[in-house]
Amino acid sequence: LKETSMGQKSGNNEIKEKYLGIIEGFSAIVMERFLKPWLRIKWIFNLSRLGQLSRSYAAVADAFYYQVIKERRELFQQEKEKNANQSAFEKLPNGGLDQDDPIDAPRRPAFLDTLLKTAEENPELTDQVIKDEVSLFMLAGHDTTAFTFAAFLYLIAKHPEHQQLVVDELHQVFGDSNRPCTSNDFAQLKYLDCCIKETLRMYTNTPLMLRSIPEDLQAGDFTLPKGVTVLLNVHAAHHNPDIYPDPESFKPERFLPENSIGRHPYAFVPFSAGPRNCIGQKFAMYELRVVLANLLRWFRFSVSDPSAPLETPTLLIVLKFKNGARLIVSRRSNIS
Ligand code: HEM
Repeated sequence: LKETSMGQKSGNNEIKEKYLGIIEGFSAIVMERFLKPWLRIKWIFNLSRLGQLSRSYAAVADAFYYQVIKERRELFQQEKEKNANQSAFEKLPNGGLDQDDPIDAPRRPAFLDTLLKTAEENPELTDQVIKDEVSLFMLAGHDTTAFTFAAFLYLIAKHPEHQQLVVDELHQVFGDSNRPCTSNDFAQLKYLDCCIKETLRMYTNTPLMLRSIPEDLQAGDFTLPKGVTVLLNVHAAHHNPDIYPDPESFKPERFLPENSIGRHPYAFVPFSAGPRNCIGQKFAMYELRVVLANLLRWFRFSVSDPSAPLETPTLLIVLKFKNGARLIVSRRSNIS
């Protein structure tokens, strides 16, 4: 939570710690309800200990979100008064990005600023609606990306030969230059992209998705009746040996264009597909490419025992390494 896509730096560590603990607690409650069907009956859940806990978590989390909104609105107002002649929207500090941010994209207002600005003219966009959007984005955007970073670095540390291929590619693009990675470099970072995709395939961090069926649906020999909820096992699709031979092995070259010919577009859906797919997909891929390119240019990642079996993450709505991924990080003297 260093800085959120809300543009707001949340400085109070104590609140942050508490908030992070709550998110973990909430996720555990959702998983428990998932496994214990009787807890899905609202009144039973509300009377249960978990229901009580869930309400107290919600109160603390909401207080955190409202604080983020309040601080940003105050800044928004201050800027507006300062720049009375210009649009406050354009004048917000770097649109929520740091001055030294290497990203070359045009400065855009942070998401929260867009909501606050819209709310000025649309009273139906109440603080509660804004709070719900803020919470959705913070929840959907943080653990998913954080886990993918950890999983990528872990896999690349376990497979030094692939790490070297990424580093060779980075060397070709950047040479000995210090300049930061930007989106203009993406087209040339093909192997890095393959490794990110292979990470998302192996450690699909949203492995299960739910969909309700609004009308009878024919699926092969089965008719799924209207009104049921289906569970989509994306993890299984990403580990189907007919599509991905030797699925438990890290083989980024599967995603080279020449090896992807004929693969069904829905055979790889880490961000889901269709109208409710991940709204942050482009942002997440952007973030992953820039940060990982910069990390691998300067640091080498390894594990103490490369032959140890792969870590199995736990499912807390999204995947997590229970005890983190333990890596050895050393500085590269130069890129070679
Ligand atoms: C590696 C990173 C990410 C992965 C793998 C990922 C994956 C997903 C998936 C699979 C869904 C659909 C869930 C479903 O259909 O039930 C989803 C939804 C969503 N994601 Fe992401 N996500 C990532 C990063 C982000 C980021 C960075 C943001 C925001 C900045 C974000 C915002 C959202 C939102 C708001 C939704 C809900 C969209 C809706 O319901 O219409 N995600 N994400």
